Order: sequence, then C-alpha cells, then structure tokens
Amino acid sequence: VVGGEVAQPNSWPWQISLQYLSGSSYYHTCGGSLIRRGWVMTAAHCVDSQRTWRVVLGDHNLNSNEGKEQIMTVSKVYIHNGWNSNNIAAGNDIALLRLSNEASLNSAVQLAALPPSGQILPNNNPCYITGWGRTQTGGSLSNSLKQAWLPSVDHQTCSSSSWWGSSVKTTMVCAGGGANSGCQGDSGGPLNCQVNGQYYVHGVTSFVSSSGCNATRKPTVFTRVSAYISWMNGIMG
Ligand SMILES: CC(C)C[C@H](NC(=O)C(F)(F)F)C(=O)N[C@@H](C)C(=O)Nc1ccc(C(F)(F)F)cc1
Repeated sequence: VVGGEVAQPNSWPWQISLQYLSGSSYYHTCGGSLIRRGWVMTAAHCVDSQRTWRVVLGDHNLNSNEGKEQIMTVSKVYIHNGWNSNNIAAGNDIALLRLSNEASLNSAVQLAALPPSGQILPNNNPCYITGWGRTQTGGSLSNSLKQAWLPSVDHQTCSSSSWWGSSVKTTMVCAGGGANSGCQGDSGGPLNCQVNGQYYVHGVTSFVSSSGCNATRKPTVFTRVSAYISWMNGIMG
C-alpha cells in the first residue's frame, strides 16, 4: 500500500496473509479475505504456480508473534476457469483456497461481508485498501498491515482513454488514481467499501500500472467480487 497509514491491529479481521514455502521459511506473497471459516478468497495470479501455501489469520506485524495468529495450511486451490495468466486485462483474477482446518472466529479473526450479486458501487464510494504490500513503487513490503483511503472510480471514468482504456472490464472495480494505491504484495487482498454504514469486500486487488503503483489516472484495479458470487457459491456449496 502506497500512502495511507498503519491500520489499528486486527481492525480488518478478515484480512489474511498468503505465504509460500521457500527452503525452510515461509514468505508473504499476497493478501486475501476469509469468507467462510474454511475458505479464503484471493487473486488467481497469486496462486497460479505450484507452491506449498499457508494462510495466516489474525496477523498484524508479519515478523512478530502477537498471539492472535492462526496458521492454516491450504488443502485445495480453485482458480477461475476464465483466468489467463498471459492476459490479466481479460479479468477473472479470482481464486478460492480451501483451508485444511476451520478458523476460530474471535475479535481478531472474522468473516468478510460480501456484496449482493451484481451490485455496482457509485463513483467516489468510500473504500479502503488494506495489505502488507510495498509502501512505494519498487520499495519493500510493510511489516505491519496498512490501510489507505481509496474511493471507487466508476467504469465510465476508469475505462476512458487517458485512464485504463479497454484494459478495464465491467467485471473489475477501480479505486484511487491519486497518491494512494495498492502495490506488489497487496494482490489478492480486499477493497473494503462502506455501504449503509457497514464494510463489504467489493474488490480483490488485481493490478496497478507497470509504470508505478500510484501512477496518476491509473487507479488500482480489483476483481469485482459482486460479479463472482454465484461462482463462489457453486464451489463452496
Ligand atoms: C503480477 C501482475 C499480473 C499483477 C500485479 N499486481 C499488483 O502488483 C497488485 F498488487 F497491485 F495487485 C501488477 O499489477 N504488476 C504490475 C507490475 C503489472 O504487471 N501491471 C500491469 C500489466 C499489464 C496490464 C494490462 F492489463 F494493461 F495489460 C496492466 C497492469
């Protein structure tokens, strides 16, 4: 996350850290959202390689044990059939992870609220992006979870020629476009949007400009969660 601030610990209790095993250590690679006690929603581009994954729930500082973490292994990865790793602009950048055990819900670990199927946010809806991703273009990951104010940008604006043009589809949500943005390592994490006083996860962090995370008129682009509710229900049952 570029800009914004360190979040209050566990104030986004559905946020997870997706980590992969390399040698004898695990490394943060993406974010995700806990959507059922045994299921995590993330980005397809995070898990389209063969690795040993684990999910950390209830985390704040990645490098210290604060006692609220729950570490889960992943028993199965479900990547959307429409995902094409050679064409991120086609969208469908969404995947579900089946956890080996069910999470215990408490003040630090809660389920995300998902929007109703098909719901489209108005322009400039209040939203926050959260994640442990780079804090500057080309910078390092954040040790602590960050949040940044990132209001939604409607499709008409986001797909206009001086913005993202045709790279943005209606199955995506745009947010930001100014000094604040997502950045590498935030992928798969939530765009948390306030609707009628409650936060819902409306986006799965998908891509930013290759010329810089917070490039002007290149808002962070998210998979639109409300376009994939029936796909997810079909898999989770
Ligand atoms: C690994 C990538 C598929 C996704 C990666 N995502 C992120 O960094 C994050 F965290 F914002 F989600 C990204 O945007 N990386 C930058 C460096 C990138 O490649 N951006 C990008 C590439 C192609 C297009 C498109 F669609 F226009 F072809 C748009 C953005």
